[in-house]
Amino acid sequence: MDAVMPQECETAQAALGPRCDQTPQWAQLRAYFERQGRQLDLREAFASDPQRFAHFSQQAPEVFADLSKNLWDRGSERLLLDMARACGLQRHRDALLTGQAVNITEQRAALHTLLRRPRGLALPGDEPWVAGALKEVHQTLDAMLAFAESVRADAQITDIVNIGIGGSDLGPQMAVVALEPYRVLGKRFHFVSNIDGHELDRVLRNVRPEHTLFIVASKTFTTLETMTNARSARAWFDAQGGQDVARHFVALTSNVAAARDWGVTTTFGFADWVGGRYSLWSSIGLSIAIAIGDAGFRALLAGAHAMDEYFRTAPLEHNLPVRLALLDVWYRNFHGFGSRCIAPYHANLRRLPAHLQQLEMESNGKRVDHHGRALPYATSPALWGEPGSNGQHAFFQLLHQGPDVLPLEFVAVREGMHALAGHHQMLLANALAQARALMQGRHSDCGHRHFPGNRPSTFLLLDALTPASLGALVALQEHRVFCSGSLWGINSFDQWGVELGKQMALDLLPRLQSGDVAGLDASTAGLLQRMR
Ligand SMILES: O=P(O)(O)OC[C@H]1O[C@H](O)[C@H](O)[C@@H](O)[C@@H]1O
Repeated sequence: MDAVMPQECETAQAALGPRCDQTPQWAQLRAYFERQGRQLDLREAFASDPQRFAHFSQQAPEVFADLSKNLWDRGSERLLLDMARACGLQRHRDALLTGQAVNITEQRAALHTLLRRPRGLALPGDEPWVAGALKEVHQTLDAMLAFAESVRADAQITDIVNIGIGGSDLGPQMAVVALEPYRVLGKRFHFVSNIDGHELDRVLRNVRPEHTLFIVASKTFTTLETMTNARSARAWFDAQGGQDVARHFVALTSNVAAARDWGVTTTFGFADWVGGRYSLWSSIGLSIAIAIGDAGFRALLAGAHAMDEYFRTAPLEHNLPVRLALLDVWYRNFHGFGSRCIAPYHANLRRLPAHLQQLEMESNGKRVDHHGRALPYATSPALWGEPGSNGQHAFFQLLHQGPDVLPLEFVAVREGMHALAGHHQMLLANALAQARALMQGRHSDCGHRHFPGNRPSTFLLLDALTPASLGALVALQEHRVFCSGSLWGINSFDQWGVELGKQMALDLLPRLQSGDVAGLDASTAGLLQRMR
């Protein structure tokens, strides 16, 4: 595919620097890794550098981060920083934040940070259209929050059903679950995403039309799963004698015309420069706004904005999203680690791994650079995880004693928000113990009792899980993903990889009825015949 590129594949290149492997630092990093990176021992590193924790830990808005238990040292960090500078990371960051068309395959900006920018705030270098777009953002936000407040005050509405998938589901769901203690009383929240009717059916069996608000959340308003679920919800509503569709169905979309055609009169829009996985800050966040109200939603945005400003202004060497991304590149391309485990030590963050999976893997699961050329190195790790302490009793065995090294990312919260004695301290002690045990290990002459140790982890610590700290935490992860994608020279803002399967599903659907297997491979044909 490298030799002759069809014209429609040509993408205008944003003002970017060289790809990471085209910088002089790439070869230096390779040599450094062979010389002293590969065999770095964390226990020795701490013993020989009393300042290691101070150097590799830092406070960012709302998030304290300890990166010291990772398999790197000041030398590798310095080279990685130099590489980032040589790649033009700062320029690319500024292009992102000021509305340049960084999503070059779709020729548009990725300006989710505008959704959390305070009214009227201009950044140096803003594209000319940005000031107008910010006005519209605030108009929609005000209208969406006023609507959310009216729903909160409406005692008749007891159930909110968000119908959406991918970014129109994961972010809102993660936040509504995370902010449970801040939620309005007397309302239940349901998230229906799967095309599998079992999911919608379970919800419909537990709600009444007159007490339910259905939110149809879809940027494109064409997604098969969402439109199918929305149609079924609407049919159920009518069949149950539901009255006043306008009051019980609302749409969140950038395709407002399609939503109107579908029959929804209340719609809240957002622009096409908001990617699905970055859309929880837009009207897609309506379920969050109903849950935590105007003040709560604005605090969520403010927390994210604080992280945006910090990302924009902090020097690279103290810039947490940048440092996390440097580590991600170091791990993926030099150590060769293929995955990252997310371990939120907070039950309310149980949907965080799912949200981060889409954020990281849909953004950076790419194999070509900005010119469509195949990359000679790996990109996004596979993300996975479960809340601690549950994970300890399931897969931590592999983390401690398996033959592979899998970096772990702890997310812990200093203050609990319940009155049950002792639990929160035990939870924190477990998080600390796991990070320490993974690093320290424990020698035994008896093979199965031996813990090799030297297993890396990052530790993120919030003071409390609030709308603001959640906003900052998620924005931190967004920027980290942007930075690693930037170094890898890929477009983190498209997702062409999800298209092929969608098209094939449309082809196979009628074949399941007709039994026509012409042109199919033998396996698909055989399975299809069994399914009929
Ligand atoms: O919001 P929608 O247009 O319905 O899209 C929902 C989701 O489906 C797509 O296939 C993409 O993979 C996701 O990035 C997107 O968030």
